[in-house]
Amino acid sequence: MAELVFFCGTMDCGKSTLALQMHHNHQARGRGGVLFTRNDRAGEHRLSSRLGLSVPAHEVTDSTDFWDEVVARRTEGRRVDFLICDEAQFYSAEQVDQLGRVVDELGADVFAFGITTDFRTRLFAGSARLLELADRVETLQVQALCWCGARATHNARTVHGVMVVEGAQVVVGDVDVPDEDAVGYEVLCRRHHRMRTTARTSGAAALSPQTLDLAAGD
Ligand SMILES: Nc1ncnc2c1ncn2[C@@H]1O[C@H](COP(=O)(O)OP(=O)(O)O)[C@@H](O)[C@H]1O
Ligand SMILES: Cc1cn([C@H]2C[C@H](O)[C@@H](COP(=O)(O)O)O2)c(=O)[nH]c1=O
Repeated sequence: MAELVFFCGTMDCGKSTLALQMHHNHQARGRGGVLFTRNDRAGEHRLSSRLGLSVPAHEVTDSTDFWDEVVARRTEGRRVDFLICDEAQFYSAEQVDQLGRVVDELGADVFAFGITTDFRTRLFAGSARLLELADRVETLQVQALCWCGARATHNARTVHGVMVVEGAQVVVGDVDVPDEDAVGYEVLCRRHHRMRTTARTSGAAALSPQTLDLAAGD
């Protein structure tokens, strides 16, 4: 039975690596797959992993219709047994509905990969719909870590290492950016996301708010 599976986690936890591995493993067993992504850091029509692999992929745009994509290929006699859908947080809710229909009515597996929440801890539209519709939601096992060593659960946007909470929801970017690159991202545990404490600002904050919290009995 075909499945819609959503593999999720913070930025930098290995989602694109897993997407490429799954594509490789299924293709190696003779299954036909199609790679889709949207706004990959490596540029349009690429699906890239920080482990170094970058492959051609179909770029999802506002006008992409996944039902039409699969039907068109099958009409030409090409196998479509599964879809790999990276950066799925950027897909529209309607496109995720199409993915569900591809699974149910065309019998193709859909393996979607993405972050659930943005830099303000709000769900992306594509991720929200995937959480609502997926047969399975898998949280990646390789844990990204906050600077404090705790499991990172949230994505922070930074400007010169300082967390910001205003701005457009979509700004393509990376973690561990050099300081001269103003906008970057950092994964944090919830506590440090709430306190807006990044690696850069942690030294300054360590002595004051936490000490005050304890004294207040919070
Ligand atoms: N130099 C490296 N050596 C080993 N592993 C690395 C290295 N650089 C990145 N990684 C691994 O790659 C992961 C990021 O993979 P990637 O697929 O790009 O993440 P995502 O798609 O979730 O943002 C990191 O969590 C880390 O485990
Ligand atoms: C938190 C957050 C992230 N983004 C962007 C930044 C990256 O280009 C991607 C995530 O890619 P990854 O492979 O999971 O590292 O999403 C964004 O546009 N808005 C945000 O709030």
